[in-house]
Amino acid sequence: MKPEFFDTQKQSSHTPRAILVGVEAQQNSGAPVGDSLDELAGLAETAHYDPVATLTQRLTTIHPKTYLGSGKVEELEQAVKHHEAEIVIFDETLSPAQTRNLEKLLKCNVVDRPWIILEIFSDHARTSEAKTQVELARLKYALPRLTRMWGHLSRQRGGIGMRDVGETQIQLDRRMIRDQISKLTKKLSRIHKEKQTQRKSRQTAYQVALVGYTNVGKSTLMNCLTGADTLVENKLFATLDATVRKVKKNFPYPILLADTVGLIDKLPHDLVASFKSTLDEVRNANLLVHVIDISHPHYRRQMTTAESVLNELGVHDTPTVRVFNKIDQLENGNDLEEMRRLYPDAVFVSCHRQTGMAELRQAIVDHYEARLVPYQVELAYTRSDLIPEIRKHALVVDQQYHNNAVTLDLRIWPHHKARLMELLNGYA
Ligand SMILES: Nc1nc2c(ncn2[C@@H]2O[C@H](COP(=O)(O)OP(=O)(O)OP(=O)(O)O)[C@@H](O)[C@H]2O)c(=O)[nH]1
Ligand SMILES: [Mg+2]
Repeated sequence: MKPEFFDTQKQSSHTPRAILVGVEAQQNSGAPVGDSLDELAGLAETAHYDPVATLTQRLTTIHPKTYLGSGKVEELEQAVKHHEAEIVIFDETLSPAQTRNLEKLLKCNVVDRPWIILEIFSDHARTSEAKTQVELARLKYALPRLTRMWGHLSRQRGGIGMRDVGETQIQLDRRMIRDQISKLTKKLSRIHKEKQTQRKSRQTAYQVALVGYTNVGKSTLMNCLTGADTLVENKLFATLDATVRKVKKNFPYPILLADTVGLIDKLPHDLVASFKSTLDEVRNANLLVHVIDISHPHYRRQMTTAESVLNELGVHDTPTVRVFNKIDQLENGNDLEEMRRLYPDAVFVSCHRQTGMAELRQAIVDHYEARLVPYQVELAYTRSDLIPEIRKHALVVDQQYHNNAVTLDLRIWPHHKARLMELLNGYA
């Protein structure tokens, strides 16, 4: 028997009416609650809910049992009735106990932002790795919340509302979920081993990772730079897998370019961690290209959120190029000039109009060349025919002929030294 929890695709075309709840905590240093709720509404729609109302509360302390104060819970209950809502979506992470208590009081399903993100991930996962990762994250999230999940997920079979599930049944399901977690964990570690082997073979190349908030245009930029056909969609979390491509065209040296999963505010840490492959691409990158959507009203916050997630990943030492995309959306030419003044090191592009691409390629090449190390090679004069071959592996900054030899002053990518030595020995 397979519990319906594993049924990740929603089978009903029904779009449940949802009430969104945001909290403005005093110590909240993040987004103003209104902005965050706008984003939550976008997430809810992407996850196929219909946000019909929002409710906010200013809170100095969080109520341990119900998150909100009792007056606000009553107000919420009225709103649920009034709007005939089937689900309440909190912008903050709720504990399993808070969720359970709120469901009892509100008599409808209660979920939080991480769950909505998980639903979207689950809808968008395509590869076996992404599917396994999302499923694992969903199961881990659901385990302590099993009673609710049963009710909540019953809508996936077309039914809505709470369902009475006996304690014994829950015990059984818990065990099944635990078994499934351990099965998926093993499967994932096999996939990761294969990936690791692939990654090792790429280690000598210069690796560039495209990173940034969701929907800023990372995949579009990947396509612009590589001529490839990665999925681009105007939706949140279109990309869940790291795609890596070797790019030679228009670059003096081949580079490896990786597209990665988008980042978002209040993304639960363990969810980030579950996207191991995509994050490995970020961790192993020699250069990060941080893409920002200049046309988004909250681009600054999106930029700082992405930077803080990257910091948490421990990649703050990796050189980074900031790329402001979608400049075609700026109505006023002065705005662009102002931005250039504010961010003199950034590159401004429009993937749609293909502007700024040469500048971006140059920025990538400049970063690469800045990391080359000096290296000297001496060749017999008769072997100067090797110089064009050497140029494929290194930058020749000077060549001096003397007696019967030629000395080349090179700048070389450290990993390429061994390959160059092999080449020269092969001709020795
Ligand atoms: N106006 C405009 N829209 C753009 C530009 N580049 C990308 N877009 C649009 O932005 C939306 C998101 O693009 P994606 O490339 O899927 O964004 P992403 O960063 O890969 O998104 P996720 O994979 O969801 O994190 C799509 O509708 C693109 O057509 C641009 O230069 N100008
Ligand atoms: Mg993408």
